[in-house]
Amino acid sequence: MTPPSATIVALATAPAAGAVGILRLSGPAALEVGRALAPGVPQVPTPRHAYLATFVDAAGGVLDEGLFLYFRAPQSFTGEDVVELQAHGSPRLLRLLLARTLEDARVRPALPGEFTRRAFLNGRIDLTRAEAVADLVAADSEAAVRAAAAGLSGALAERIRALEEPLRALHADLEGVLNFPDEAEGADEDAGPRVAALRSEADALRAEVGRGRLVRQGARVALYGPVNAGKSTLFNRLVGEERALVDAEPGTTRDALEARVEWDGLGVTLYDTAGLREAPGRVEALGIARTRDLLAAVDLAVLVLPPEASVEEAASWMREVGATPVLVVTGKCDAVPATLAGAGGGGTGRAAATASASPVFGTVPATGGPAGPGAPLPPPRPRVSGLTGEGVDALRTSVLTRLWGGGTPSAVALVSERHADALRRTAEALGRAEEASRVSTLEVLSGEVGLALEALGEVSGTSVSEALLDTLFQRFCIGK
Ligand SMILES: Nc1nc2c(c(=O)[nH]1)N(C=O)[C@@H](CNc1ccc(C(=O)N[C@@H](CCC(=O)O)C(=O)O)cc1)CN2
Ligand SMILES: Nc1nc2c(ncn2[C@@H]2O[C@H](COP(=O)(O)OP(=O)(O)OP(=O)(O)O)[C@@H](O)[C@H]2O)c(=O)[nH]1
Ligand SMILES: [Mg+2]
Repeated sequence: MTPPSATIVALATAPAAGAVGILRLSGPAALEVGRALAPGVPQVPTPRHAYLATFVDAAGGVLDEGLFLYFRAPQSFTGEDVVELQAHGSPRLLRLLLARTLEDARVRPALPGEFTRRAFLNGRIDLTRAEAVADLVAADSEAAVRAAAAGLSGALAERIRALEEPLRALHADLEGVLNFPDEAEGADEDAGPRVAALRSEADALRAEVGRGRLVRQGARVALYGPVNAGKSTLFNRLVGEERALVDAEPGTTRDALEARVEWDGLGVTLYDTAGLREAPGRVEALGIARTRDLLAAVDLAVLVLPPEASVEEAASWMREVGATPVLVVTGKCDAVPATLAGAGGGGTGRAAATASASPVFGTVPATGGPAGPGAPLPPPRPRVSGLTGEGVDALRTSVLTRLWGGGTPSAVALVSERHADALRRTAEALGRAEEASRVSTLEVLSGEVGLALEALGEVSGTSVSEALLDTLFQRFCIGK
């Protein structure tokens, strides 16, 4: 017998003045304790009915008029009896109501995430959906909201289940053959291909962690390039405000500036950086060092070049960023006639034969032209002008395509680092199982499949430790 769980209480709304503030109780004493504060409510209230009630202090003095809601176990968010007092949103009033519930020895304050943890422990939601609750609360872009909402309705849970069930069936088959070799004969025959298929599915799911991170945290995109190329002007144009200082003096931007924008629902943190050049002044050099650190950390670097920059210069600037992907654009395109400035904006472009030896105005044609065989041409460089706004929408689209590829950000499965780690261990165990199916015994094969199942259970929550749950729910807020 497990002891009856404590009844927990917390404010379900932010501790700030607002139209409505909610005090939520969950556990066996919820109804009794809730009714002590709202004595007008019937002894056996109709579940899910909103009662207009008077909330009172211990002496019967009126504290507020509000709504009383009762959810009868197990038909509640937590699976336990739940009572909500929906009061006026006065933080002081809500503290009075909270203190009153805590006078009952059966009630204690809820830990962070404890309501959701109970929902999980009582089998109302699996672990991926519990985590989606936290993702939704933390979401700060439309894509993050939509992806978390999909997770809440079980999108990731479904994909995990589609992996976990066949894996469990395979494990059962293998154990069957091991334990009852006569009855289960042949059940292990296609174990190799079954393992391989499951492994590639685990790998596919794991590969979504990058997209999950982009949606959850937003993408980081930095503008960089030589001094005076027009980065700050373009930054201001992209952000839609005069955020960065602009001046004809090269070396104007010293500290990196950042601004948060939302493009097609995806959160993007945009950085303007100090222009790079040889022999800068002392303070400027500090700015340049920061630019380099930042460039190594972002998801995409947009290299803004002056119209006269050559292919060689572009290539050398591209080497500045290490492994970060680079999108190259030609800035200040309004200052150069389009015919001269190449094909990027749909212009005609110049013959490529001369392009590699002399400055390239904008781009070289991607196809055709008299370039020698085997000389790969760089793709056309999009042309933009921060001053006039020309090419800026197209740049936004290119940035999103480079970050995202196809598909919609809101449809992504929010695979977290934690999920990816468990999926990696799943795939590794399956890799060893595949090997074992060829060269080893059935015991070893089945053992590895069992390990894969266990690692996967950390995602769905079918095999999790208390310690893991502690870490997971700590990131929730109190009252969630
Ligand atoms: N006032 C209020 N609003 C809220 C919550 C809450 O607890 N209180 N929620 C809390 O986070 C979310 C709603 N989540 C909920 C999820 C399940 C159930 C529930 O009663 N489930 C039952 C019955 C299902 C049904 O009738 O279809 C169940 O699962 O058995 C209630 C709220 C968001 N809005
Ligand atoms: N014609 C034209 N001039 C521009 C454009 N963008 C910037 N400029 C001018 O070029 C000069 C430098 O612009 P900034 O935006 O400060 O350039 P930056 O790359 O941020 O320069 P640093 O911060 O010094 O590296 C200013 O005089 C701008 O007015 C553009 O699109 N077209
Ligand atoms: Mg600048």
